[in-house]
Amino acid sequence: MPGRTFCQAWVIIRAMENQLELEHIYVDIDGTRIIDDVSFSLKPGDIGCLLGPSGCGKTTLLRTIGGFQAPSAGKLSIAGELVANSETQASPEQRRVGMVFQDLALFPHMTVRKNVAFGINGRTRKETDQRVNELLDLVSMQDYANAYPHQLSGGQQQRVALIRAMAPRPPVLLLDEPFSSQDTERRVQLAHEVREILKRDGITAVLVTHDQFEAFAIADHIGVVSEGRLRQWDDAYSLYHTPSDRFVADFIGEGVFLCGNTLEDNVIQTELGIIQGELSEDLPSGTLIELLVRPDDILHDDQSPNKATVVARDFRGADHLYTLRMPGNTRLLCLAPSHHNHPVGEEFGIRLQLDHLVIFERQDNAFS
Ligand SMILES: Nc1ncnc2c1ncn2[C@@H]1O[C@H](COP(=O)(O)OP(=O)(O)OP(=O)(O)O)[C@@H](O)[C@H]1O
Repeated sequence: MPGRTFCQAWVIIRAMENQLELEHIYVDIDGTRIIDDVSFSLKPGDIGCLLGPSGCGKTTLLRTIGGFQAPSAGKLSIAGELVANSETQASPEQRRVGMVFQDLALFPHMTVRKNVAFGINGRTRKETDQRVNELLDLVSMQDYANAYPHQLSGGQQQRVALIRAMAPRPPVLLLDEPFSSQDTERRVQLAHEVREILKRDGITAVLVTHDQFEAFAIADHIGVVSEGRLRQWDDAYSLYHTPSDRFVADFIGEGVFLCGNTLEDNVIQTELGIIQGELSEDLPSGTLIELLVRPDDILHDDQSPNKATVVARDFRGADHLYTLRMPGNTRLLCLAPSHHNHPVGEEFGIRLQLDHLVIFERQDNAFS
C-alpha cells in the first residue's frame, strides 16, 4: 500500500535524523543516583561535549553511551537503532563505538600503521591499507607510518590514538579527557586540530572535559553537567551570554553577581544604580534578584563619573583582568586592553554596558 510505504519511510528517515539520542537517561549505582534524567541528541557529524566539575557524572554518561554501564531508565539510540533501555542493553562490541582514552593506550610493540589498522575488521588488505593511508594523510603522519609509539611526541601519539579509533568508521566516537596530560594552551590547540580532523572525516563525537576552553574549541554543542543533571545543552556563545541557571552562569566564564531587585518592565535596581535592558526572566516588580555582570560588560572609561579602585590584576598579554572595588564596596571584574595599565590601589573610570540583563531570583530572599 503506497500510504503505508510512505509512512514507514518517514519513520526511518526521522529515526536516522539523530546519530546519537539520549532520552531521559537515569543511572543508579549501588542505590545512588549518578545520572538524573539526561536527554540530548547529536546529528551526524556533530561534536558534543560534556563539561562539568570533577565527580559530576561525565564519565558515567560516556560509559553509558559506550555500553559499559547500563542505564536504570531511559532510552539510548545510536544511528537510529535502540541500543539500551531499562530492559535491553547492546554490548560495546555491538554498538561499535570508538573510544579514545586519557592514556591513549597505543600498542607499544606495533608500528603506527599497525596500530591504526588494528581495529579495522572485515575488509580486504587493499581496503584496509587505503583507509590507513587516508587517515595518516589526514593527520600528516605518513612519514611516521613505520615508527613505534615511543619514537613519537605526545601530540603525534594523540593523533595516532585518534585515527586508530576513527579507522573502522564508528557511528559515534567517544573521547574521555583526551588532552588532560597537556598544559592549558596546548589543550586548546589540540582541541582545534582534533575538531578539524573529525569534521573532515564526518565523525560524530562526544568528548568529556572539565576545561571549558577545550570545550569551546572543539564542540558544536556543550552540555554543562552538575550532580548528574544536564543543566544546559547549547553552543558556547549561548552558554556564556544566556546561561539557563546560576550554576551555568557561575561555571562558564568569569563574572560577579550583583544584588538588586526588579522595578517595572525591563528595569532593575542594583548596587550600581538603576539599569534598564531586556531581562532574561520575567519576574514581578519587587523580586529580589542577582544580576550577572561579565568582565566584558564593564568598560574602562576615563570620562565616566563612576570610579573604581584596582584591588588585583591579571596580565593576560592582550588584556588585563582587573578586580575592582566600588566606593560602596561592590566588587567587579573588568577586562581592559593591556595598554590601560593601572597598578593596584589606583582608581579609574568605568562604564557598565549591558543590554541583555541575565538575572536570577535570589533564593535567600535577603540582601547581603
Ligand atoms: N562504579 C562506581 N561505583 C560507585 N560510585 C561510582 C562508580 N562510578 C562512578 N561513581 C560515582 O559517580 C559519581 C560520578 O563519577 P564520574 O566518574 O562519572 O564523574 P566525572 O564527572 O567523570 O568526574 P572526573 O572529572 O573526576 O573524572 C562520583 O561521585 C563517583 O564516585
